[in-house]
Amino acid sequence: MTVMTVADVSRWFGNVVAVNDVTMSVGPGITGLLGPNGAGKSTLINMLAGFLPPSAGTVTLDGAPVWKNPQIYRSIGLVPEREAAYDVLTGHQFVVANAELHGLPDAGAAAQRALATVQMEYAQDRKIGGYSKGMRQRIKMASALVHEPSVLLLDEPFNGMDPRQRLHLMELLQAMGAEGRTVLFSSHILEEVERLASQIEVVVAGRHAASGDFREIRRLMTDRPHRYVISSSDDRALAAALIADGSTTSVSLDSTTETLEVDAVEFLPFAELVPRVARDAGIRLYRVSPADESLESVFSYLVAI
Ligand SMILES: Nc1ncnc2c1ncn2[C@@H]1O[C@H](COP(=O)(O)OP(=O)(O)OP(=O)(O)O)[C@@H](O)[C@H]1O
Repeated sequence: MTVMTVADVSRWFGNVVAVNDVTMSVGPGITGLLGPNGAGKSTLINMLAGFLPPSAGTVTLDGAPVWKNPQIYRSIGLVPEREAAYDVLTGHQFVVANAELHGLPDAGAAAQRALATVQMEYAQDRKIGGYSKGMRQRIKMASALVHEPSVLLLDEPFNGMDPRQRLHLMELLQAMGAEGRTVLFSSHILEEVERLASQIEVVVAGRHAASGDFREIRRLMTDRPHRYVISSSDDRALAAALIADGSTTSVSLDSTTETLEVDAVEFLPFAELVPRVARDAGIRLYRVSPADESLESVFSYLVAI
């Protein structure tokens, strides 16, 4: 099992504190590293990949420090955010060059395997300069996978991709996660994180703001109202009964959609309240669903802290 651990890590550039005392660990499966622009995601990923030393704290892979440890680099593949200027090389040459840098005994065969994994064989003899954004992403992925690392780190891999390319990359990452690799990708595109990641790490302004399943994170924030959409056989009567209880802060009736929007103080008491109130008043519930449990709203709550 491959676990990357960041312990009390800070990184500063002059006066700028990019990463501020972060502790987290990332294990097998897919983890989403979520945060707004400038939150410190790239800095964290570069430290995880061994490209950048922490100013304080340690980054380890299965207990071994990552910085200046070439042995460890064999276990890590990095797909950087920026486009490397290798436009004059063909995809095949680029992946072979990376295989050779890793000192693989049969660089050609390793490159071919990696190109097949990302389905880029058809374009491998074309120059990277003529590739689309999605193809560039895939060729970077092939070069990151050429030495079959157990850890794959991707910095904003979905940037600039069209929906078809996104879907393809998602499938690829899902396959990597299912194989038991440790996959960490950063994103500020929340939908991808929500769809892909089993585990989420949130960084805001260099600090580790939250960790875990996003619904759990949402529920932990009990000091903020949770909004639900409810429809029932008698919305007015239900609204009156709900607002009478202390666990509800506001109820509004939308007559066009025939639904109630209800703000609850805490998840658990509210989840218990709704069916009880409906049963007591003889009201049939048609729908009770969270209105704001998308990752986007979780994220905006966390950023507001
Ligand atoms: N080499 C550097 N020199 C100076 N400041 C830097 C350097 N690298 C990062 N920073 C600063 O550190 C902070 C975090 O940057 P980082 O690129 O890690 O964030 P990010 O979350 O990846 O953002 P984005 O999504 O925009 O890439 C920013 O304020 C950035 O300006």
